[in-house]
Amino acid sequence: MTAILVTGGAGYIGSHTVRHLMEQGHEVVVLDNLQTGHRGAVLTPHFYEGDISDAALITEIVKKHRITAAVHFAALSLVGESMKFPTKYLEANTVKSQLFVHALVDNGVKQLVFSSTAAVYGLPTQVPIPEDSPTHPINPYGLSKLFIEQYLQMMDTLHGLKWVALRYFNAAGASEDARIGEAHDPETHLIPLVLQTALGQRESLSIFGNDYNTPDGTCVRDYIHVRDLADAHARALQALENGKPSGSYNVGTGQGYSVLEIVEAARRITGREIPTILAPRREGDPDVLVAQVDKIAADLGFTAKHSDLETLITSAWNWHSQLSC
Ligand SMILES: NC(=O)c1ccc[n+]([C@@H]2O[C@H](COP(=O)([O-])OP(=O)(O)OC[C@H]3O[C@@H](n4cnc5c(N)ncnc54)[C@H](O)[C@@H]3O)[C@@H](O)[C@H]2O)c1
Ligand SMILES: O=c1ccn([C@@H]2O[C@H](COP(=O)(O)OP(=O)(O)O[C@H]3O[C@H](CO)[C@H](O)[C@H](O)[C@H]3O)[C@@H](O)[C@H]2O)c(=O)[nH]1
Repeated sequence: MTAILVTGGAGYIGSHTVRHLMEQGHEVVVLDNLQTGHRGAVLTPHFYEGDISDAALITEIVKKHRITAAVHFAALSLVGESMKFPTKYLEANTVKSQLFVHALVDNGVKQLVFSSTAAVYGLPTQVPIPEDSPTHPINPYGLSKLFIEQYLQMMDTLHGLKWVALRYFNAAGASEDARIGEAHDPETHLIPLVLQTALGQRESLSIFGNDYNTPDGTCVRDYIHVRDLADAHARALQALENGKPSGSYNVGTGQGYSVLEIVEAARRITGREIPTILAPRREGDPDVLVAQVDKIAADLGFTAKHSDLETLITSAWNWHSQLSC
């Protein structure tokens, strides 16, 4: 039996994707160094604790499990931290990913799905953002991912590596059974912070700026459920298996919500007070990031099915409230 290698499978999006691929009947092997991931979130028995830059370990895993394709989530992904420590991000995400891709190609693995990000676009010139928009990242995190997208294209030319880069917009939500959810420490993402405030674990939620060029002045984002993200990865793997060409795709819903709309929806769904305070703008936040989603619908048959605000916030709330029991 052949298997799929998932790096970062102990992390938030990775663990949901591992579960989905296993439900589809794939054998899944996880490689994760647990620097931000959780051993308990790894739902396959095939787990290796190690680093993506360890070529000897990749060779061992590929041979032992007859790996034919990989999904590469492992990365550092805090935009703010990347502004302070750019070298750390380029080393962790770009240099190490490059070593990982080489180890795959050296061992004959020619199909790869890569976690990219809406941060590759920087300040968008057009919203909803199509994939052929200019890519001018405004933070080292976005740059570290864009380098790898370009490197993958080079590896296609040189070695016939077929790849799909999925440019996620804002990942959110938890599994339907509340088994796995977003467990980052420190947490910086809006929806978990809103829900921790609803639970009384934080005194208030800071709203980073209300003078953006949006209807209510707060930033607008395109929130996509992790279950939908998992589906997008499975479709990307299938497309590669079917011989589709390499390329980059947005993964979003095409619908944006402001920070205030998220807070209001969370108040309604949780029935809790969620105190907010106005705080200064956070460096590097564009006004609006919303995906154009036609390309992924046409090529991969993907549309988001679980990303309406109700499902998204309810699933995250069920997971967060269970943790606090
Ligand atoms: N969360 C979002 O909204 C979002 C948006 C766009 C893109 N992304 C990208 O999606 C991917 C997953 O994000 P996430 O939110 O699940 O992050 P996460 O931190 O929960 O998961 C990342 C996982 O990778 C592991 N890891 C990191 N460096 C490693 C290394 N060198 N070797 C082995 N394992 C390593 C971590 O231990 C962790 O389990 C990342 O590449 C991130 O940049 C996330
Ligand atoms: O306490 C908070 C936290 C966030 N926000 C606001 O909420 C919005 C969403 O912020 P998140 O931190 O949840 O998400 P980002 O849009 O900053 O980041 C996401 O999208 C980026 C692409 O632009 C990267 O891919 C990144 O990894 C991914 O988490 C932003 O306008 C932010 O300013 C607040 O007002 N208060």
